[in-house]
Amino acid sequence: MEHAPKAIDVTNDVEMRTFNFFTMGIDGHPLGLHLDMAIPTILNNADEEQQKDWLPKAANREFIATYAQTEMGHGTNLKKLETTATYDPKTQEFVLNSPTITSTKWWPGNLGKSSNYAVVMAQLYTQGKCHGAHPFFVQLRDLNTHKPLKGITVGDIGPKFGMNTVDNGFLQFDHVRTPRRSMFMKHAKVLPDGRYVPPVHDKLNYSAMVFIRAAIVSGMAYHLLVTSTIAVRYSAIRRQGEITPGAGEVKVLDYQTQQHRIFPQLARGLAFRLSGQYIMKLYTQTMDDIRNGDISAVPDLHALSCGLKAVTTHHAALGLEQCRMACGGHGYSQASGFPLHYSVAVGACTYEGENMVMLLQTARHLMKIAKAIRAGQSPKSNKIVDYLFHKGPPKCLIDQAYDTNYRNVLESFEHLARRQTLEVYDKLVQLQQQGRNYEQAWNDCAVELCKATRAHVRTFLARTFVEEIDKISDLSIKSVLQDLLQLYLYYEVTECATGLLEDGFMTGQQHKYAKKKIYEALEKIRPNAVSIVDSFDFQDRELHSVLGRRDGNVYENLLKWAQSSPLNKTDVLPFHHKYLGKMMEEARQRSKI
Ligand SMILES: CCCCCCCCCCCCCCCCCCCCCCCC(=O)SCCNC(=O)CCNC(=O)[C@H](O)C(C)(C)COP(=O)(O)OP(=O)(O)OC[C@H]1O[C@@H](n2cnc3c(N)ncnc32)[C@H](O)[C@@H]1OP(=O)(O)O
Ligand SMILES: Cc1cc2nc3c(=O)[nH]c(=O)nc-3n(C[C@H](O)[C@H](O)[C@H](O)COP(=O)(O)OP(=O)(O)OC[C@H]3O[C@@H](n4cnc5c(N)ncnc54)[C@H](O)[C@@H]3O)c2cc1C
Repeated sequence: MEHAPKAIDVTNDVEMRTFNFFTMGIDGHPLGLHLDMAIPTILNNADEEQQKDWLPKAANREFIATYAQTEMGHGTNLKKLETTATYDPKTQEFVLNSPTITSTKWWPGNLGKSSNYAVVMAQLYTQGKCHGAHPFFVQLRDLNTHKPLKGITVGDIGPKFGMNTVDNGFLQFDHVRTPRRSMFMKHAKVLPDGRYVPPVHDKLNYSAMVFIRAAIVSGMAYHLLVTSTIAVRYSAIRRQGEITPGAGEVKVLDYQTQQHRIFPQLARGLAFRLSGQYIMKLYTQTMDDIRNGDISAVPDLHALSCGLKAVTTHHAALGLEQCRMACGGHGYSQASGFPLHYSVAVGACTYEGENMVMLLQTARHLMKIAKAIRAGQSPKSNKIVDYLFHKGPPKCLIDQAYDTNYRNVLESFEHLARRQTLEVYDKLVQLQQQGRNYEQAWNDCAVELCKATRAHVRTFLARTFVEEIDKISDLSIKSVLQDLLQLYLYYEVTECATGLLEDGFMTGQQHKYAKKKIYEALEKIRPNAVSIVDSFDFQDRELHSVLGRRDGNVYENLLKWAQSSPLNKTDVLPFHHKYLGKMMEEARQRSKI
């Protein structure tokens, strides 16, 4: 195939623009989905002619588009989306329709009031046959009046757990006609006479989701590093209690429990950023390969992006909560910034593929590998999964005198992932031999399948962290980052200790050794903690936090922040005399009787 024109390389640009998504308007802005999903969809699913027409206008913001896939009744199971796009060869148009209440598009960001276009995922019907969900580029509102077009009902879905500056919306189509060429035609096509031309891979239309899943990994790094910055800075000024009686109150950051709560989030933030860069490169490379007709990396990209998305969002949600709790009462104030950061970050556990479903997608990939291993096949030189084919050491070696580049720790993670993967595969086979069908057996193994994915993703995150730190040449930076790497690795050992101890691979003594290495790392990180978070150079405006101010003037600014509350505009609020004052007066009168 002739070398396809290289699309505008917007990945870095888009990654940084999505970064702005987090920094400019932390809980989102009207162009969020336009930048993060509509443009990637045009880039990867529009044919050349469509790109020539849509991409410059999209990049120039001549319209705002969202990505309208999820419906009130279905978000995960795309096969059951109900919105239909039925081809009419007489007029060479598709007729978009929302046949049921549950087919109402529901959740798309910026759909409610901002967008005037949408990428709409609909079940494609032509010549009486359904060909599954396909993307269509549909105008929703008049470009001048911004009023919904004929047959379109659209609005905001109302207040949410967070991200309330994003107008997530609902959308219904009442037999809305759209030109044939509004169907994205890079992969699948419908010819003027209605004939359907299938894509080379039936999931290429899902590439925008893959992009966001890949981007979310760095997004979670961002959230963890932001909230660790707030927690470290506040803990470095907050004095509470004494360690040595009479020696004066200490900075709470000097408590080992405080370090054990915050520093692992810092370490995970770095680990996620490094893997986030890896997966984004893999995404970009895979999209380029697809443009050149090579779809071989699509399954690997899907499996890794699903697993990383599920694991990093879950750990980020837990980590942000740890940072909040580490800041006591002021951590519970909106002034801390934690409610805002947390409510935005945890949405990612759900959107772009609910985490359980994503873990199971990666598990599908792992089961294929397990089958190949059990069939005696050799690895296919794929660095992400080859370790599963290898036989590692029979026993854990993490407490050996020298562990060059943490090889022994990595082999422990590999051992657990290998054992978990093969054991659940064997159980799947056994259940089917006992008469269960594949789907039932799969469901009966689902929890263990998710554990296999988590163990596999942990191995990937750890190996990437080790490899990237090893590349650093500046020894002063390297030594600080190695302290965080040490903390990360041994913290992860303790996090998966059950699995390592379960088969006797690791001993209780080695578990104690891992804990010792954690406490050692905490001590080494403590003196550099503030400099580490300062080095991220987050602006106060993006931290949205009085506690995390770079100047450390928390208390004065906390009072100023409180005094600026509308409630404090007057000393006595109208409601007092109307309700409380009246109530107390009446009570006093009654007590005189
Ligand atoms: C120092 C300081 C630095 C700080 C860091 C700096 C950071 C800088 C960058 C920051 C960037 C941050 C940006 C973050 C982004 C934020 C944007 C947020 C905006 C909100 C967006 C939310 C939008 C949405 O939610 S869109 C809707 C999302 N919906 C979903 O995800 C639906 C989930 N369901 C599915 O995907 C499918 O239904 C699935 C996969 C569950 C099942 O697929 P299917 O229905 O086809 O059935 P199966 O039979 O299971 O699959 C068949 C087969 O296909 C394979 N497959 C499935 N999907 C894919 C795919 N996408 N690609 C490839 N292959 C796929 C699957 O593996 C099966 O294959 P088998 O071989 O049969 O196993
Ligand atoms: C903040 C936010 C922004 C969003 N933005 C967009 C957007 O811009 N565009 C868009 O199209 N959508 C968007 N969504 C929708 C989002 O993609 C869906 O909510 C998500 O895909 C989950 O689908 P669902 O809500 O229907 O949950 P369901 O799929 O109904 O899942 C509900 C529960 O059932 C479990 N479950 C479902 N299926 C399985 C299974 N096969 N195996 C095991 N467990 C299962 C899930 O794990 C989950 O716990 C957004 C959602 C949020 C929260």
